[in-house]
Amino acid sequence: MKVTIVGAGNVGATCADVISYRGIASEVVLVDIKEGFAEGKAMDIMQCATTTVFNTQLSGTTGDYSKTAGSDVVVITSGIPRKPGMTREELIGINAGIVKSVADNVLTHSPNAIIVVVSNPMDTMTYLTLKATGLPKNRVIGMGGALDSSRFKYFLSKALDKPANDVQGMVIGGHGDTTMIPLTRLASYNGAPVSNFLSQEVLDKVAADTMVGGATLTGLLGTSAWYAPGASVAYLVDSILNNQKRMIPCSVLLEGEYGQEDICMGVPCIIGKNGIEQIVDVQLNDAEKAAFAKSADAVRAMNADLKSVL
Ligand SMILES: NC(=O)c1ccc[n+]([C@@H]2O[C@H](COP(=O)([O-])OP(=O)(O)OC[C@H]3O[C@@H](n4cnc5c(N)ncnc54)[C@H](O)[C@@H]3O)[C@@H](O)[C@H]2O)c1
Ligand SMILES: O=C(O)C[C@H](O)C(=O)O
Repeated sequence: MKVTIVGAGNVGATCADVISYRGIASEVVLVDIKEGFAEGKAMDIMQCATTTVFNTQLSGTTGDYSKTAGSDVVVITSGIPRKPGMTREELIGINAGIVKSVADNVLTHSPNAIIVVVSNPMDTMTYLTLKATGLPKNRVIGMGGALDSSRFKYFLSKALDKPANDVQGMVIGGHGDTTMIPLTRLASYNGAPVSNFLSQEVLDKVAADTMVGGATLTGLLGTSAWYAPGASVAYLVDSILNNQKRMIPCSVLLEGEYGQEDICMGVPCIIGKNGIEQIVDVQLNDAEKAAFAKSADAVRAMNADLKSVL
């Protein structure tokens, strides 16, 4: 199985690294616009093959998309990240043009690929990719919910003082500081509701910390995060390539689901060899429905800025 990752920067290279050492794909091609950068990252990762022990073949190219031909999955991480104090939405002006041209290039050589969109503002970039390419909705998947959910479980595990892998939970809605919806009502510690162990005040703090999880890391690092983002993309790609049918919150075109039309937003999806195989209705309560509608209003307002690109 072949994966192309466009953008060999922090997230793209980390994703390539995780895909390789976990043996998720047999071949990974990194593409970047910066001369020699993708080639260098691919060589560096390949030189881990005998120490972390993997057989995935990695290569890099400066913009030669013919090398990506026949990819099963293409991950788009190309574009700029935010700096401290910025929102993801402020990246749209530069990233929209990059994402659109990259999507065109990859499809020319891999017409059957499933596209995973990572560049921010991710929900709007997913919508742009879907509209610009005309691909069916199952083949355009925005990655954000997997990452936000892993942060949610991290903060829950800290509050519970229990291992993160014993915690279940998900974040839906937009992938934005104010548009994410951590579903605390449905989160559990090995099946027992977390509200059995944590006060509402603590749960509210966990939700708030989750929503600004990316901004907090951007403040600490000076650029946005990459380890958990790269690993979250690899987790999603694994479910596609190995047909695992995991339920992962992903940004996908909604056509009436969750009360929304003509918008890409995070909802729980079954992810398998066909990409988005099913959208799962988790039966939101009235407050969660209201939060989802408000989140959709914000994402839709951002999508309106695509007029000049689409
Ligand atoms: N959806 C998510 O959960 C999530 C998580 C983390 C980061 N992101 C987003 O992912 C993007 C990348 O973040 P990063 O930290 O890896 O940034 P980065 O600057 O480290 O890497 C981006 C790379 O894209 C390359 N690039 C730019 N234009 C290109 C083009 N036309 N073709 C090929 N490559 C091109 C750059 O040269 C650079 O190497 C940002 O937009 C960031 O906001 C999203
Ligand atoms: O925070 C960012 O800008 C990058 C990414 O969306 C994240 O959540 O880490």
